[in-house]
Amino acid sequence: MLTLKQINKAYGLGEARANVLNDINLNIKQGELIVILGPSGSGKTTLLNVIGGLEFDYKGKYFFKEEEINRMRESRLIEFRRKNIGFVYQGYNLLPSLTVEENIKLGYNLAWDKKDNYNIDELLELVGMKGYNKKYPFQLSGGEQQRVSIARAIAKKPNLLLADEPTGALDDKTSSKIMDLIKKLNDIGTTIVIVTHNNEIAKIADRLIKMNSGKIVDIVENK
Ligand SMILES: Nc1ncnc2c1ncn2[C@@H]1O[C@H](COP(=O)(O)OP(=O)(O)OP(=O)(O)O)[C@@H](O)[C@H]1O
Repeated sequence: MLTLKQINKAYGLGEARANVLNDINLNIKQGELIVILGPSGSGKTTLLNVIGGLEFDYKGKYFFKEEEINRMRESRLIEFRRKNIGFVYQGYNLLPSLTVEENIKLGYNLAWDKKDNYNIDELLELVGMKGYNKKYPFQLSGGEQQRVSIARAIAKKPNLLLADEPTGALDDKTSSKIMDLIKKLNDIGTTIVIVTHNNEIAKIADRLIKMNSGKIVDIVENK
């Protein structure tokens, strides 16, 4: 589905310039569940942002299906993201003044091709939040809010779901339920890349990408 070739990314100017990604080479296949592990500052989020089309100032080649993403200007990157990518973050990022249903509809409205969307009740059932349509985020636990944010991310059936520390703010029990949901989404065909510090999450991955100091230092296949 996607190929990264010799990706290099640096921040800062002059002597303060530091490499954040060093010669990253990676292939991700359709249907894979990939976990990126590594210490703080090792470049995990930056790599996820390259994959998600949020970065445009880097060296190297990035192919997603037939498209050469590294050559795209910002307007085309927006189109690429809308068409292909769903994002989930540690902080849920739900709008507090909107209901669960309205928050999820934002995911539909940002969709590129709206023909093949889930309907709202299907989605809520899929993420284990049936009947919560009219609730507001403040009425939900952290785990429930994360389910809603996952529903919003997958509403448009993205080709790729990216999650940055999706369980970072959750206790162990709630984290493991979110992991079950992510596993279920992968089982129905969603390609997923997760950045995390959580070793438990690593167990459900098809492949573990281990990073350190901006480099991929190991790739482990889980059989
Ligand atoms: N916009 C930016 N400007 C300057 N430096 C940045 C920027 N974004 C990230 N960095 C630096 O790049 C390095 C890698 O950051 P990144 O967020 O990718 O690491 P990470 O592995 O995701 O870390 P964490 O687990 O703490 O989130 C860090 O040293 C960080 O300070």
